Amino acid sequence: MKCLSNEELKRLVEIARPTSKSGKIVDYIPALKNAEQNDLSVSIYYPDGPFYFAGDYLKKFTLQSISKVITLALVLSESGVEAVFSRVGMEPTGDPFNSIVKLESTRPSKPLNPMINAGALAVTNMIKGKDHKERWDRLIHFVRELANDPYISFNREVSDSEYETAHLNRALCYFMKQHSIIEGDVEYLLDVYTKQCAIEMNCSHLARIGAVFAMDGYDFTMGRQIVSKDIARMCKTFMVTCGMYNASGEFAMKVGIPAKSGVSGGIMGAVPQKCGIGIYGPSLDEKGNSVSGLKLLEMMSEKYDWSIF
Ligand SMILES: NC(=O)CC[C@H](N)C(=O)O
Repeated sequence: MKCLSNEELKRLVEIARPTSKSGKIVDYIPALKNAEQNDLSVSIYYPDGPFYFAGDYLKKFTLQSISKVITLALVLSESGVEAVFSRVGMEPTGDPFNSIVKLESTRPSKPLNPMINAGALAVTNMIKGKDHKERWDRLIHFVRELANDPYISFNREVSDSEYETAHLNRALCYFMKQHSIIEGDVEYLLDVYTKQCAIEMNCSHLARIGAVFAMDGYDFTMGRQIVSKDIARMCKTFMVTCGMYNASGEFAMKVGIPAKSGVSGGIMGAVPQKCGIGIYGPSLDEKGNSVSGLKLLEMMSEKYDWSIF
């Protein structure tokens, strides 16, 4: 925990904040367009210590792709490793997160990994439940457990906005349905997926969830194992190899921690056996990662010696 204090964190946030000028707010999901370009907040949670925070750390944002790690943990717990990896691969990709190209060229046809949209849609399709409502209930219940907050919910405006415009995700789904990677009604799947992406929380919630993964699935606050050690390990591995999309290699070099980003500008970090990190900075680089969030993580990782490599 060396040198870590709220004052220090605040200083790092103010150094990183100006970098947000070089990025762009996501606009393909209309409801996300109005985010504040210069927002930057962070929360760090050490299970055996206090929360550290800087910036407007209680401001809520939607998880977007960060939710993919959570759904993966749930589905691995419910259905087991074999069932999941018979439909989704384990390899990183150099293509953008919403790319369709590898779906056709990979043989047998299956999404490369669960952190790209195709893979995440296939994983969401595997959540257990008699219908899409029950699947959603299971997922949000699991998120509430991880965040230790029974009031976590989703932002209806954001989920509706994505649902109405998710033509590319629809195309991915129909392609996968043709190839028997997914089953059932595509519209119901998109209903659950867009709600999952619109789950709303603040940096401290996200830091808490990151800490559960960092501590091998164990929730220190409540004294219980939420995710098995093995599943927490698999999730962290995907976060390292695919968590920052096709910038995961550079991120491993510069920061070196398991992390997952989303196009809302959120980043969840899990520093093994140390802490969980939640960041929000909505200005994105061309690969869809928070510009100022990346800068902040780079500085923190160096200062606090977080790289796992
Ligand atoms: N990279 C992301 O955060 C993408 C999530 C977004 N909801 C989508 O499916 O396009």
